[in-house]
Amino acid sequence: MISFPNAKINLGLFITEKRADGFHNLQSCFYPIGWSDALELIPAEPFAFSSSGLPIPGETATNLCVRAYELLKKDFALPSIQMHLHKIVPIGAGLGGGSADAAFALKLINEQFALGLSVAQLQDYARRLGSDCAFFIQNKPVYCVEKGDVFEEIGVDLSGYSILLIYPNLAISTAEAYANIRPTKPQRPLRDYLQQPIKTWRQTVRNDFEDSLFPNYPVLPKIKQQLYELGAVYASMSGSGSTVYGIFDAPPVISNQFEDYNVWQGKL
Ligand SMILES: C[C@@](CO)(OP(=O)(O)O)[C@H](O)COP(=O)(O)OP(=O)(O)OC[C@H]1O[C@@H](n2ccc(N)nc2=O)[C@H](O)[C@@H]1O
Ligand SMILES: Nc1ncnc2c1ncn2[C@@H]1O[C@H](COP(=O)(O)OP(=O)(O)O)[C@@H](O)[C@H]1O
Repeated sequence: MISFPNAKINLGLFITEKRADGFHNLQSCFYPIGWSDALELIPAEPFAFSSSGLPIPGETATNLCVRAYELLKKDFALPSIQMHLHKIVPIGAGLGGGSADAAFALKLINEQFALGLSVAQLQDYARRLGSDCAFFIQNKPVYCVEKGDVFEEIGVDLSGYSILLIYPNLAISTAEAYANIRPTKPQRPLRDYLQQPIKTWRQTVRNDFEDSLFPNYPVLPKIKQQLYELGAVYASMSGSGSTVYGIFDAPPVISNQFEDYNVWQGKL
């Protein structure tokens, strides 16, 4: 059985307060995009996990696909499996690629072995693997609050727009990004701004990680400016970085300005 774990972008990201458990409360909108890995699972012995494509840091046992299998194995008598991940989505990029792999592994195992887990149950398992992991169970645009793992409906529909993502080959760890943040209560909830036309977002829909990361990584504001120069209706860093994306009315024509970077272009 094969599936294609896709990345997400954050439309806005307000970090509103530090919680008693050390994590942060946030407001954001997660939006799925087409940049994807490929994950294959077959029932086979002995257990094995392999990967190709982009190198993934860490031991096999720490890979989120393996952790997803181990998590379900605690509760179900699962047969042995072999998994292969072809990694395409950049790592430490603010695109949730690792979380997507974990969520899709949970869904594949649920299907392959007919475990009968509901969406809510799969989301509960996913939350234990990462704050943004539960989003990828349903994989549709949502407004998220608290640790980024509590979802509300939001009628944001960007279908028809084009997107250009630039990953400047710079991995920023999520923990590093949060360590430098000063949480602020917004004047109005992010939801209010996202419900206005996209052309207003440039003034209102901010990613709070930009303030803390842009001064240390000048390549990031430079790319954002280049995206606006190319005609983006809205441009932003995604999540805790370092990918910067632009949303366009029509696919932009790019020459060689991003040739040193990992670039993905597609439809929303
Ligand atoms: C910033 C966001 C926003 O979309 O996405 P990414 O940039 O990773 O895609 C998420 O909050 C990332 O979620 P995720 O990548 O799952 O983070 P986790 O593995 O749960 O946590 C990594 C570390 O980030 C910090 N952390 C994470 C989430 C949160 N709400 N508050 C935090 O302070 C904690 O220090 C934690 O130890
Ligand atoms: N299957 C996987 N793909 C990517 N990263 C993984 C995976 N499994 C574990 N990781 C770990 O997760 C971290 C990056 O997570 P990722 O979701 O790519 O970044 P981000 O949270 O910035 O979107 C890295 O520390 C990496 O070692």
